[in-house]
Amino acid sequence: MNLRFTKMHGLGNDFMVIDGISQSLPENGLPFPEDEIRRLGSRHFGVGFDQMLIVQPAQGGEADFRYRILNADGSEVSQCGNGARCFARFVREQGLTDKNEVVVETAAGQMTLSLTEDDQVTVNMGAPRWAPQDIPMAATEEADSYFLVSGTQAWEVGAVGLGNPHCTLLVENVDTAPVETAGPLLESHEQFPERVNVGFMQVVSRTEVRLRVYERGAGETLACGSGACAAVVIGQRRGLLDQQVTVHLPGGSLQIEYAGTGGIRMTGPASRVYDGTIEVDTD
Ligand SMILES: N[C@H](CCC[C@H](N)C(=O)O)C(=O)O
Repeated sequence: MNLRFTKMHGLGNDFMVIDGISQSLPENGLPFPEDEIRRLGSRHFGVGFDQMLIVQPAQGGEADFRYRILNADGSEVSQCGNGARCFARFVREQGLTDKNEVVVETAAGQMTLSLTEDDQVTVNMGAPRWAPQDIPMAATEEADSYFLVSGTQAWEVGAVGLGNPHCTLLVENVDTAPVETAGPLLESHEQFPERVNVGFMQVVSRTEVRLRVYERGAGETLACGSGACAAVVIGQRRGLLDQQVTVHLPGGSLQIEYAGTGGIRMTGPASRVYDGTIEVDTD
């Protein structure tokens, strides 16, 4: 089939956004076979993306849309913060809604996305989930930090669920953090039954951090919205950060706000790059 898509990014975390409302997608569970998703995600053989985002009609309740998220390795996940900002801009600009505030449902629950005047988007990412079974993580009880051992190495991490699993390490300097080595080791660590997104956080002050993220199913990305939220609440839990924190990622900065109750609020840009069409294999 010939598929229309829009390439977008949130601070360089890039997405292939597909309108599954105005164009009919195969209904075989996933819109395309996993190997076709991986081809489309390839920066040499396809469109190239960190995640594919699919806009679908809501399945009931007060949500306006359903939001499906597929990593570049073809795995389907339930949360994507930078993607949510792009989603909000996409449905508005596609004319799929005339609202500036939309509710989207994912497999992990609902989120509220708000387009602001200064062309930014604020996402209520929901409350952090600390219980191991909600991360998910194979720990016996909730803790401020966990020691993960792999071979002769051990890392102290915070871990939290945001609809997707995150662990965050504190480092002196993100520029020299062992992202390429510890990232893949921790991403597939046995303590995380569904794998995990791995953040490397340098605390600059109580209101400012630097962060790099090795994402589950995508590798290191230029930005990770849910990873920024995870790093802030893990830093707050350690007593290191205030309620409002600027998170500096390689692709740019996000504003994260969490007052200890309710949802974590993330604000940042959403950019449209180009519209395209591509022939896809749906068998
Ligand atoms: N880039 C996304 C995170 C994608 C998470 C995905 N890698 C996973 O497996 O959970 C974000 O901005 O939140």
